[in-house]
Amino acid sequence: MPYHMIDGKAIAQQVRNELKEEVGRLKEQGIIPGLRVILVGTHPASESYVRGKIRASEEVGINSELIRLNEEVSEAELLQKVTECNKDPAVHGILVQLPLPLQIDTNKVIATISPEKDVDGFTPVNVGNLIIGQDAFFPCTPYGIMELLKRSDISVEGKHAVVVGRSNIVGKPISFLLQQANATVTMCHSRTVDLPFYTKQADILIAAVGRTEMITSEHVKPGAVVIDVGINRKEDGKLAGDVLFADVAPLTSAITPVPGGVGPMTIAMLLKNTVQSAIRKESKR
Ligand SMILES: Nc1nc2c(c(=O)[nH]1)N[C@@H](CN(C=O)c1ccc(C(=O)N[C@@H](CCC(=O)O)C(=O)O)cc1)CN2
Ligand SMILES: [Mg+2]
Repeated sequence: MPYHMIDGKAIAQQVRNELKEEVGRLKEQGIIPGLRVILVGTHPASESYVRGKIRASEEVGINSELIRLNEEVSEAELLQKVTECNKDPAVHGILVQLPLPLQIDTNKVIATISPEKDVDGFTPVNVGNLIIGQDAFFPCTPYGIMELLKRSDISVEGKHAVVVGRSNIVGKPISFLLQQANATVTMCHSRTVDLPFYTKQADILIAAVGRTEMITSEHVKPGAVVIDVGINRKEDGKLAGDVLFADVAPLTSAITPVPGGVGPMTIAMLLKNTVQSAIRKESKR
């Protein structure tokens, strides 16, 4: 059976096109969604993601601004910046690019972002609301995965989803989103004993461990849907996922590539959250 390659780049473009139209309508009502992206230091990957976020925001008509802080910035200075953005009425979305340097307590910074402007969906309030099924900003990568599945006509209801990886950004939140979509969810991680025993049961396998190409054909049930969240740089400089693509793809019914799968959706859903935040706030005016 030939497999379906899920084209995250194309689907992300679709989402951005829809958002561009929506932002156009908002502008007619005098509403301009505003995003502030805070980058600490000059980590090359973070630089590239942040550039992508600003470029994509501008493409859809969101007013975006990059706030750059020195690698040695103090925690207090960073918290001050976040607080300024919290207070600025032109700002509907705030994100602090991760990872942060060691002198800074990441959890403290995240908790300082106003939940109403937390378009990354990382604050304790949004994480809590996500878990109890209340209105929340969903973290962009898991939200993007759900959107990829939906727009690829892959139903989740009643399926066994196995998530490998328990990070706050991906593993934990995607497990709750899948449960809410009526999947049965199993969580695995780096300490799981006999990983293939679990992953071979997956109708939908989410690989989010951050280990280069560790998911091979021995981990996958024929016909499964495989979503690769890994972004790993190989020694030859090439990008690779957590899934050994050439080995696994022929077994699957559908699979996301790396690059061009989940990654582009992360940015598209950030824009969606920002537009949503503007709509929510301005409808309360
Ligand atoms: N504040 C945040 N920090 C981080 C997040 C996040 O959602 N919020 N996620 C990741 C990084 N990330 C966005 O910030 C991100 C990662 C990857 C991509 C992407 O488009 N990847 C491309 C390949 C890009 C490349 O060539 O390097 C792809 O997979 O096709 C976008 C955003 C950690 N930090
Ligand atoms: Mg992990």
